[in-house]
Amino acid sequence: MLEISVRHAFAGFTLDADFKAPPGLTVLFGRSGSGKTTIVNTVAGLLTPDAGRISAGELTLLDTETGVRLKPHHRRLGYIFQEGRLFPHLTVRQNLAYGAWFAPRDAPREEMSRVVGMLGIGDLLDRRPGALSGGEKQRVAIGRALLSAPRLILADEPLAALDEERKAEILPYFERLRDEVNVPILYVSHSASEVARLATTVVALRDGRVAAMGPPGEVLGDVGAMGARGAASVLTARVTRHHPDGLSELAAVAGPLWLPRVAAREGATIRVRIAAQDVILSRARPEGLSALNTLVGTVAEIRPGRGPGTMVTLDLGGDRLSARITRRSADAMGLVPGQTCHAIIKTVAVAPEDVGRASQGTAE
Ligand SMILES: Nc1ncnc2c1ncn2[C@@H]1O[C@H](COP(=O)(O)OP(=O)(O)OP(=O)(O)O)[C@@H](O)[C@H]1O
Repeated sequence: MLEISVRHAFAGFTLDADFKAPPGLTVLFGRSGSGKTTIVNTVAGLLTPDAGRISAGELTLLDTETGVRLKPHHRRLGYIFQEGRLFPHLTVRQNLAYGAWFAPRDAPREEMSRVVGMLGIGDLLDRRPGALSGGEKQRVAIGRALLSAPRLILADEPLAALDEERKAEILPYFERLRDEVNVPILYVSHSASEVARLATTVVALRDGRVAAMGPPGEVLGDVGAMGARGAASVLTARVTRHHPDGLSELAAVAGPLWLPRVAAREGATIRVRIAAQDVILSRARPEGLSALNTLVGTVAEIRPGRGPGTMVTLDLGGDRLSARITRRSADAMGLVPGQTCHAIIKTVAVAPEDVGRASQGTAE
């Protein structure tokens, strides 16, 4: 468990954040200037906050009250930055070995061959970074961080410099890191899709404070933390079949779900992020619609916004799905909690980056 409690004032900005990150991948999520990097810098030991305490498991990294302030290189952290920051004059193999070189002898170590296999970089070992794509560089950077036997991995916007295609290439490796390696990860991002796909826990920051914290399904659905436009739901579903017309059929708790072909094998459990503004509601079972997905549930909550919109959350047999509709529609439909209601989701509204593998423990 990573426990962070820090207070720090810059001219015009105050950070005042407390949170506990359970094992897995914790995303620090927020707009530019919300304080994400400042928190990461305090964990890394690059910034000593005015006051605070940071501990990773049994070890106290910082405690301003008792004067504990572990030096950055004694913290045993693995870093993954926006740009890979590999050594250009070393081969991939040497870059990886550099990570392992600094690992303390008595620290639990990952096998080089296992890491190379997990990241699919076996064919790249003799190349230098100049001969790698952006995505390949990032895979090597993940490997180097992992081989340094870190107590904690810090990933600061590791996908921000990549185009959509490269992002899609790297995301599955972070999923594997989350599920197959027993090292907690603190991951900075301002992308809701990355949160939905990767996070075990989300800490949403706003103006230097924790606006919401919890599993991604809860935090992404929190209008206060996300804003009405950004609110979304995360459904868990199993891939039942890939169809020849380019669609994948999934089984969600509430029924079948059709998506553009997802990159997961049949039988795999995945997470799907569905933006609240892509969901339409109907009290009667709709017929003759072009949308393929109609899920039935009961109205759990109706939260009018300050403007013309209302957030309606349905309970779909345990999963929660939010729809952002107008207050006028909600009134015209006579929606009240407990009522049966149908949710319609356009298949093509779900983009590939919104679909990811479910972490172990949330499967089934
Ligand atoms: N050394 C510094 N001196 C003064 N102000 C600073 C310093 N470092 C950061 N700040 C201010 O603190 C606030 C938070 O910055 P921080 O970099 O933590 O945000 P962020 O959420 O990581 O943003 P981004 O996504 O753009 O990296 C900003 O208003 C920034 O200008």
